[in-house]
Amino acid sequence: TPVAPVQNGTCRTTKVAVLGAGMAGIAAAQALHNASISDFLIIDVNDYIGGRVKHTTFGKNPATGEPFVVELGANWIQGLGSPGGPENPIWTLVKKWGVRSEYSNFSRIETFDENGAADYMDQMDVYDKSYVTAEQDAGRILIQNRQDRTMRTGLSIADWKPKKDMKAQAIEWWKFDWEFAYAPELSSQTFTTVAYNSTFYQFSDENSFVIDQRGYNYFIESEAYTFLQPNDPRLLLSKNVTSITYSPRSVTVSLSDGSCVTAEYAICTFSLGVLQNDVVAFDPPLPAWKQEGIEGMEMGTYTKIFLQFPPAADGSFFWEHGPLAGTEYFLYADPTERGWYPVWQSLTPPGFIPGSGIFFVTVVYAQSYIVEAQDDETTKREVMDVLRRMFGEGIPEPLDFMYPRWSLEPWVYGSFSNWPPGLSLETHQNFRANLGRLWFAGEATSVGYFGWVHGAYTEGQMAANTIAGCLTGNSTICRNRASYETIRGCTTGDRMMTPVNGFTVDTMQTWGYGD
Ligand SMILES: Cc1cc2nc3c(=O)[nH]c(=O)nc-3n(C[C@H](O)[C@H](O)[C@H](O)COP(=O)(O)OP(=O)(O)OC[C@H]3O[C@@H](n4cnc5c(N)ncnc54)[C@H](O)[C@@H]3O)c2cc1C
Repeated sequence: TPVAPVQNGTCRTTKVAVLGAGMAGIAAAQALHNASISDFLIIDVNDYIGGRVKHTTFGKNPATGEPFVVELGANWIQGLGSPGGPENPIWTLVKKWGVRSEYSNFSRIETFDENGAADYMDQMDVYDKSYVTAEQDAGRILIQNRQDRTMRTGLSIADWKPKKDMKAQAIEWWKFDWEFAYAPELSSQTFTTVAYNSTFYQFSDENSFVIDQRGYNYFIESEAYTFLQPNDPRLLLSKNVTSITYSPRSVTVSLSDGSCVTAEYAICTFSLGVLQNDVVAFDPPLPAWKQEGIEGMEMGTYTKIFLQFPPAADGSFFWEHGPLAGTEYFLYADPTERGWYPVWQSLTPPGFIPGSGIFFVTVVYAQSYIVEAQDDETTKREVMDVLRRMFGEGIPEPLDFMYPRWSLEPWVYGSFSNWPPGLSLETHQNFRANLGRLWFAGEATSVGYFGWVHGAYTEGQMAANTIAGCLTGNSTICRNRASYETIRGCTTGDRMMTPVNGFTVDTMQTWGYGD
């Protein structure tokens, strides 16, 4: 259903405009529906429900001639739940809709270097031991309101010092970068620990990998259609939001097709990448404290590069031979570059998609920016070179090759957020805070679950529940979120910038160069 064009200054009106039909947007709309608010519109530039929970077709099933479905974005349900304990709400929904997934067994891993198989698994235990110390320290830092530091500092203090040992670096990448899409030196010790604990200790340390050929977003779509009708006029797909005008009384959203929507409230679930890249114009311009919040959090990139290989004469694939049979993960330590095509994943073990011949490798951060900027052929040459180092010259050429460009997609500009060192809770709250009737939700606004689908889900729900409280006149629920005009650090001028602390020069002096 087309949105009415702006005529004589009038826009289509609704009570709540839900901006984005990803996990946060659908969870928000459902919460409104559950609060008996049916007057809402969900607007998304893409033509499907699910946002970053996105799949595509790849390769060809030799048995049927049909392509396989692989997940470009979110793939795991992370931290499932334990009997009697809280359950990850995404796990609950995935089970409800029968989305097929398989438990990831991270101990089915083999390690490699540039000369082939190389056992450096002993480093895993060393890392794990130090990580326990670092996470306990993180708790102390948080509780005692001490200064945050990088996870690198935390790990070093806990005696994990991989330095020039590329095998230890590979282990660290597998343990840390692969989860957060950033290296330890670019991550907050306290808040990455908060996220890790909230997910893997609160729910469980298990992860289930979605292989459903209907796609991971099947559960989001199915959940959406429990409160939407087929062809529901409240779902506006393929609609690009270009500007948002907000005030204490209403929010007006302009779309690129010239139409507009005026709402009593709006929930913006656009990714941190979208907000940081000024894809949407805000009127009035965002206040300084809000910008600090948006720019304070980091948007990471995580790129899965898919290959499909032909089987050998006996039907097996080259990564299944001999002792490698049943291996799920293959870790590569490059001799010179940390994070160079490090984690390889097989989709052929029992329970996944046996016979598919699909093997994929993940890169993050700087390597993601490089591969996403370069052409397929260059990347294919590089990954094949690594595979030959790992498995020998005799391996076949892939039948198919494909990867997405998350960092370049204007509807997301990245993959998921990460908490950098030194970002205080207050600065993050500024990102999360509402601006009058305009609210913000999505994975990146979550303190406990940033980066994950369950973070998007809980944030969407929370924002909508508050707005529902406002619309139904519940003053206990209807509360503005906290924001902070001035963010305070730990170093206070009067107390600490003294000669005894090494401040022999007044760094506030301008020596005549300015005010
Ligand atoms: C490669 C990758 C791997 C991941 N792996 C996992 C994983 O294994 N497990 C896990 O839990 N999480 C994972 N995640 C993270 C997870 O996908 C996200 O946390 C979650 O899906 C975010 O949901 P959201 O609703 O906050 O944002 P989105 O899904 O980004 O939803 C926002 C919506 O807003 C729309 N939009 C943006 N700009 C505009 C505009 N101008 N006009 C109109 N619409 C607009 C977008 O199209 C999008 O649909 C992964 C993500 C990626 C990319």
